[in-house]
Order: sequence, then structure tokens, then C-alpha cells
Amino acid sequence: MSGTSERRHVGREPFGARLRAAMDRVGPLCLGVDPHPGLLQSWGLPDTPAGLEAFSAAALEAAAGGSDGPLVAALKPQVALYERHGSAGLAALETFLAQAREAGVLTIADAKRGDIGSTMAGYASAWLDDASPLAADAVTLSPYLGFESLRPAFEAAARTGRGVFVLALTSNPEGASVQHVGAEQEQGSVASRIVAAAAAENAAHVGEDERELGPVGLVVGATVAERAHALGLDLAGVRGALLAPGFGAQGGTAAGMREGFGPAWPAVLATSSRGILAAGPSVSRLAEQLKRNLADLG
Ligand SMILES: O=c1ccn([C@@H]2O[C@H](COP(=O)(O)O)[C@@H](O)[C@H]2O)c(=O)[nH]1
Repeated sequence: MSGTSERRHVGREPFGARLRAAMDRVGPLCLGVDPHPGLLQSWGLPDTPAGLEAFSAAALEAAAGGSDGPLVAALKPQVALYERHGSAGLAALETFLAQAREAGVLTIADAKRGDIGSTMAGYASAWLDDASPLAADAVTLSPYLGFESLRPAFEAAARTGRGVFVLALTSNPEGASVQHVGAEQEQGSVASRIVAAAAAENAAHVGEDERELGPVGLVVGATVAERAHALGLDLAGVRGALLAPGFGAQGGTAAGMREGFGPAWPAVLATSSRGILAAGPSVSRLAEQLKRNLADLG
């Protein structure tokens, strides 16, 4: 490890430890911050960079909670919905990430990045390097150029105390056409190979305590948790957090996730965007919706 990377790591616990502490303190809920044009309109906000900033600030205010502390373990801004506005949209995202950091709430940039290794290093610096204005606590990655092509991001995450979430079994029905391939064969499904690769990656970062989370998490949709069982995925063995989008608006439920994830449930971070954001623009109504979701998740 270089002197620079040592300095960068000083003062920041590894992402897995920070996420575990937040989930223990608050519960397994992540608020997706998705400034869709329709939501902005229903909140009475313009679909402009200023509108995105106001939307994100209200979501953060609700999530950060009052004197009792945060109502979420993490926030997941959807990068695409900021990118729609070009550089001004990305500036709104930078502002949001800085405000969340200031409020002490973890952020997961939902950017779904993935590229050949040399370019991947650029994405890793953009989302995981201390020097970048877009740095979040974690970023979502797509492994479909090969799990190993994501190596620069794994290294950046380990070096800076940040994390990654690799797409394994996505919440959308179309995901099956790629992720289930090979299920009938000896080598197993594409998803099962992603799961095994993430487990191998985390092995060097975790100890005996089963609740410890390594830096490489997976995305496993709330809507497909039961499929994970049918595909024989050893999700509890990953030793990383399982980001579960699709809770709420896409039909994923707390009961369905608890049943579907089974022994992996303690690692699950359920994430909902529209299902919570529809309660806005009132910060107090957003906070009430977050509390209802938390109660649901138990
Ligand atoms: O498998 C996946 C991976 C990512 N997502 C993202 O999560 C949110 C879901 O929004 P809702 O409004 O709660 O449906 C969105 O940003 C997706 O891009 C996903 O849904 N499924």
C-alpha cells in the first residue's frame, strides 16, 4: 500500500463495518433518491438542476431524521436521473453527496458501471477516490464484461474504505435471460458464478464473525429473492451486503424478502425509491413513510 493510500484510509472504517453499524442502529432500509420527471412534477418542482437539488435535499432531510437520528442505513441516488441534465445535473449530485456526508448518512451511487480494466480504473477514481467530487461510500457495478474486469474498483474500494455492489440477480424480469443462463449445467448459472466470485473477494477481508461484511456486496432484487434459492445461490456465504432494490413500487415485500433470502437476511439492505418518494414533498410525510417501511422490515 502506498503512502498516499495509507493516508486516504486514515480515519475511515471499512465500508462493510460502517454499513453493518448503520443497519444495526437504524434497520435494513435504504432510500433510493430517484428524481424522475413525474415525481419532480408531483412535488411541484421543475425538472431542472435546481429542481433536482431541492428534491434531493428534501429526501436527505427526511432520511437524516430529527434528534433521534437517521431513518435509513443508506441513501442510493440514481445517477442516470442526474445525468439527464449533463454537467449541471452531476453538480446537483455532487452537492447531494456532500450534504449526505455532512449529515453522516452513507451513500451508494447507483451508477452500474463496468468496462474493460483500463477504463474501469477511471470509473473507480470517479466514484471511489477521495479526490473525486463524485465519491460516494459505495457504487453499483455491472460484471458483464467479466467479474475480473472490475478489479480496479475492488482495489480502490479496499484502499479507501469504500464498497461496491455487483449486479448478480437483478429485480427486472429481463435479467433472467442473462443471469439464469447455465443453471442447468454443471458450472451453474451466471448469477451463481458472480456470487462465488464475490465470496472469494470478501474472504480476505472478513473474520469468523458471520455478521461482518466485506467490501464486495451484491445486488439481488427484492422481487427475485425466492429465485436465488431456486438457483442454489449461497448468498449467506458471500460475506458482503445484499442490496435489494424492488422493495415497494416493483412489488417486493418485507415478508417475501425474509422468506426468500432465508439465512442471508441479516445481510440484506432493502431499497425503495418511488414507494417512499411518492409521499413527498412533505418532509414529515416522507419520514412517516420511512418509519412504516422500517417497521415492516422489522
Ligand atoms: O436490479 C436492480 C438494480 C437497480 N435497481 C434500481 O433501484 C431503483 C428502484 O426504484 P423503485 O422506484 O423503488 O422501483 C432504481 O433506481 C433502479 O435503477 C433496480 O430497480 N433493480
